[in-house]
Amino acid sequence: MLLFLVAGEKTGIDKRHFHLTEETLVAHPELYDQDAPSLDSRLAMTVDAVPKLAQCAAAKAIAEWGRPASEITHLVFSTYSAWGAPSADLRLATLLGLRPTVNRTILSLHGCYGGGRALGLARELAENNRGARVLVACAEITLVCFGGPDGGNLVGHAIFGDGAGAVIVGAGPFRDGEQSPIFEMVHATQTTLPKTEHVLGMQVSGSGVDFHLAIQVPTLIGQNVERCLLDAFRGGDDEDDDGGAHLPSPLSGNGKWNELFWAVHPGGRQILDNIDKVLQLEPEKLGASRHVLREYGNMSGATIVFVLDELRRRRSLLPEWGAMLAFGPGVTIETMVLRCPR
Ligand SMILES: CC(C)(COP(=O)(O)OP(=O)(O)OC[C@H]1O[C@@H](n2cnc3c(N)ncnc32)[C@H](O)[C@@H]1OP(=O)(O)O)[C@@H](O)C(=O)NCCC(=O)NCCSC(=O)CC(=O)O
Repeated sequence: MLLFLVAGEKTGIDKRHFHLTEETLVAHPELYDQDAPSLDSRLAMTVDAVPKLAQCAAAKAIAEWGRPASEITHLVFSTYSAWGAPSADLRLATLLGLRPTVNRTILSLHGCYGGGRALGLARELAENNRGARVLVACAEITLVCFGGPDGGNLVGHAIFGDGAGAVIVGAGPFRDGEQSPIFEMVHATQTTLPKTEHVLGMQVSGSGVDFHLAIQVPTLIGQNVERCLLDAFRGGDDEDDDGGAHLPSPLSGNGKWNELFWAVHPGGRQILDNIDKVLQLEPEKLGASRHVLREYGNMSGATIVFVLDELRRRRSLLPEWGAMLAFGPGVTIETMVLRCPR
């Protein structure tokens, strides 16, 4: 791994990690020549590297969970960086020694909301399959979209980084040796903002994946986030699927969102600033998101797992209830009501 340092006062990013090395660039000049076909060589590298990166994160999650990998019943793998069939989820299952009957699902090209959707899907699987233990893995390697400075997308190149995160999701009854639950996923919603398909996107071409980030992204997210949160908190209440716990009634205005803890995908510094502003959050409320952005950049779908992990470290300071937000192409907003069990 190459550790790449950038000055980050305005981006809010101090460092990012990349699989791409100087040696790879010397060996593959097509990676920075936008007129040269390069998709084959990009995929030849990521198809191998993405499952291996995910394996590192998943092996760590399984060790902390405390049960053998053979007890994983489902695998949900999210990535935009590796495509082929059989897909990267099979390679990951093989690397981890998961049993041949594990139920695998891959979420491909969901971009930055992939981690949020993978967690939501895992929750649905765990609640509907008694005894299920779902491994969620998210891994991204920007090598598929790397380009030279003449290729445009300078904002994307300034904020994206590589990384992988993994989580084990289950519903009771809990087993001997199993780590006690860290966060409860109480209710989740997915909202697509109408007529915003053009705003965020990834176009696959012979020269790799071209990220398109329109300048309106931070404004659109700021304008819609509170409505998504209100829907998610109301929905959780209506369906009474909170296992007997009572959701706080929908909160809004006058700084009331400060009663929650926050796991927000740090898509960019401006996005966090806009969320802070519209929800009138106290400065430290998005501290975990800003910390992850500073230390790793935007790792697309994997980032939200890092934010949850950072909140886990701050757990003793968290209030009982929280909210998770992730955004991506669509424009899609994943919202989840979280609870930190006492
Ligand atoms: C990149 C930034 C950190 C830069 O912040 P700064 O404070 O330095 O500057 P700024 O916002 O005033 O912008 C500086 C100059 O860049 C221009 N500029 C900003 N964003 C632009 C964009 N997306 N496309 C083209 N130009 C852009 C501005 O107009 C301005 O131009 P001029 O100087 O001419 O006035 C911030 O703009 C930011 O956080 N943007 C959000 C990035 C984003 O879209 N993230 C989502 C990633 S996608 C994701 O997370 C989901 C997914 O991929 O699925």
